[in-house]
Amino acid sequence: MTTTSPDSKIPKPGTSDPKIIDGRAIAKTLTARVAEGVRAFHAETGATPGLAVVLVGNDPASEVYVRNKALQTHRAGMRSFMHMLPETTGEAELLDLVARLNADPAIHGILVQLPLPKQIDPVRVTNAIAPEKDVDGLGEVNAGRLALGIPGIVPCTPLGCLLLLRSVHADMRGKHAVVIGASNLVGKPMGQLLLAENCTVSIAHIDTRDPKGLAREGDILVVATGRRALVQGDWIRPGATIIDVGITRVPAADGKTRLAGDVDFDAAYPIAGHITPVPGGVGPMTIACLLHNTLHAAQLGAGLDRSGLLDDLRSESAS
Ligand SMILES: Nc1nc2c(c(=O)[nH]1)N[C@@H](CN(C=O)c1ccc(C(=O)N[C@@H](CCC(=O)O)C(=O)O)cc1)CN2
Repeated sequence: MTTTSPDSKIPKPGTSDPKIIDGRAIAKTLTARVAEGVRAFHAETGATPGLAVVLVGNDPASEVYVRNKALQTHRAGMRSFMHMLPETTGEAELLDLVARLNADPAIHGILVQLPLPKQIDPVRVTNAIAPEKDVDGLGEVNAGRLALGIPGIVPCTPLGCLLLLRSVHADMRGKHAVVIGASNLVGKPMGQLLLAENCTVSIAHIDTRDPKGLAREGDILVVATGRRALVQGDWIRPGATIIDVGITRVPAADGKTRLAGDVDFDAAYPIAGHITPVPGGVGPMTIACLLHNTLHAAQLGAGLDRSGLLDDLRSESAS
C-alpha cells in the first residue's frame, strides 16, 4: 500500500497552494472532456473507442498501472481489452498478438506496458503496432512525426508534462528548458515538445559533464531519470518551474511504502516558482493522456479530427 510520508512537507494536491501544479485536478478535467468526446463519438458513429493493454510478466508496479488504465478506460465510457501474458512469453508470441490487435476493428488503441522482460526487444514490439493505433506514440512513425512537427500521436507522459507546463505558462517562447534524462519514453519526446513551444532546449544524459550546472540554467526543469531525489535545491534556478517525472517506491517508517520523485521536494519547494508533487503530479496525467490519445485515434480512424481538446486546458491563471 502507498502512503504519503507523515513528516514530508509536501502539501497535498488540491490544497490550492499556487506553487503546486496539481496533476490530479488537471487530469480529472482532461478525463471528463475525453468522456464527453466519447459520448459525442458514439452519437456520431455508433462505435465505442477500444483500448488494448498488454502486460508481459508480473512486475507489481506495472500491474497497478495497467489495472488503473483499464478502470479509467471504462470510466471514460470506452472499451478495455486486457492481455496478461506470462514472464516467459517470447517475442514472436507477443508480435503475433500485436498483429491480431492491429487487425481487430473494435480496437482503436494498443499499448504494450514497459518495461518488457529481457528476451523481448521493446523497439521491435512498439514498431509492430500500427501507427494509427500506437496510442503510446513510441513507434518510429509517430516519433518521426513529432521530430518533424507533423501531427501524430504524442507519447503520454511528455504530453502530460506539457499540459502541466501550459497550466502555468501561457507562453514558453524563449525560455530555457532543461530536460534531465534522454529516454525514448520521456526525455527525447519531451525535448521535441518543448522545441515546438519555441523553448531553447538542453537535454542532459548519463555522460553530461555538469548536469547540476545545466539544471541551474533552466527556467523550466523536467526531470526523468528514475534516480530518487537526484535533484537537490542547489540544482534549481530561483523561480523555475519543476516537473518531476520520477516515481520510486521507498520504504516508509510505518513498514508500508511511499512514492518519491527524482526531485527532493522539500529542498526544491522554497526555491521553485512552480513544482509538481509525487504522487499527484505527472502520474495521473499519463493515464489521462492515454485516454485522450485513444479517443483521438478512434476519431482519426473514423475520419473525424477533433484534437482541440488539449487546447482548452490552458489555465486562465497561466502567465
Ligand atoms: N507503454 C508504457 N509503459 C510505461 C509508461 C507509458 O507511458 N507507456 N509509463 C510508465 C508508467 N505509467 C504508465 O504506464 C504510469 C506511472 C504512474 C502513474 C500514476 O498514476 N502514478 C500515481 C501514483 C500511483 C500509485 O499509487 O502507484 C501518481 O504519481 O500520483 C500512472 C501511469 C512506465 N511504463
